[in-house]
Amino acid sequence: MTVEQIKATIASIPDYPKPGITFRDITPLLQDGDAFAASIEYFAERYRGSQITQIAAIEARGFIFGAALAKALNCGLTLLRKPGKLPGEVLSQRYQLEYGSDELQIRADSLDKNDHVVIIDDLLATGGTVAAAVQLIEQTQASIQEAAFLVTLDELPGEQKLQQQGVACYTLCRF
Ligand SMILES: O=P(O)(O)OC[C@H]1O[C@H](OP(=O)(O)OP(=O)(O)O)[C@H](O)[C@@H]1O
Ligand SMILES: Nc1ncnc2[nH]cnc12
Repeated sequence: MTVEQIKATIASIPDYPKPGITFRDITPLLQDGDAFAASIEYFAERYRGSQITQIAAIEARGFIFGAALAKALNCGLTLLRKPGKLPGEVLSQRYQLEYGSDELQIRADSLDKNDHVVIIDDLLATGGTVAAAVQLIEQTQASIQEAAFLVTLDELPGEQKLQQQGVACYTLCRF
């Protein structure tokens, strides 16, 4: 399956969840077994044979792709979660969203300087979410290989924001 065919399974919903926002809906992609499997295989091909120890996945939609990719690569899965979901000592980072603000947390002991991490999320918009993820992972001393997304919204500054943080970016589908 080509990237264009995968992209064609993503729906565009105008004015959701607020007027002026075009929501890129990945649920039809997930319901298409061939498209879901192919998207994971594109990510896996890119990282197979590299020194990655952990896939760091962002709640919630990032977990879907992160879990499947970690399984495909036989490496660990580190969860970046919304507040109040992780036990023990956590590191926290607040961030702005395209439509609101939120906070991400990581377990303080989940990564260390020996880890080589790929961050994964379903979608890059303003870059606020992944910027918070980068800040959290940097605090653990782990190294970040790159951040990977199923979708990047080209009209928003997510890629520039990642570039400013010195983190490379890989995207399957662009809108
Ligand atoms: O680049 P940004 O502007 O930060 O936006 C991208 C983030 O927004 C969405 O998550 P959302 O917070 O809606 O949560 P969900 O995955 O739990 O639906 C998406 O899954 C990304 O994580
Ligand atoms: N336009 C959008 N579509 C889907 N998910 C999003 N997360 C942030 N912006 C989004």
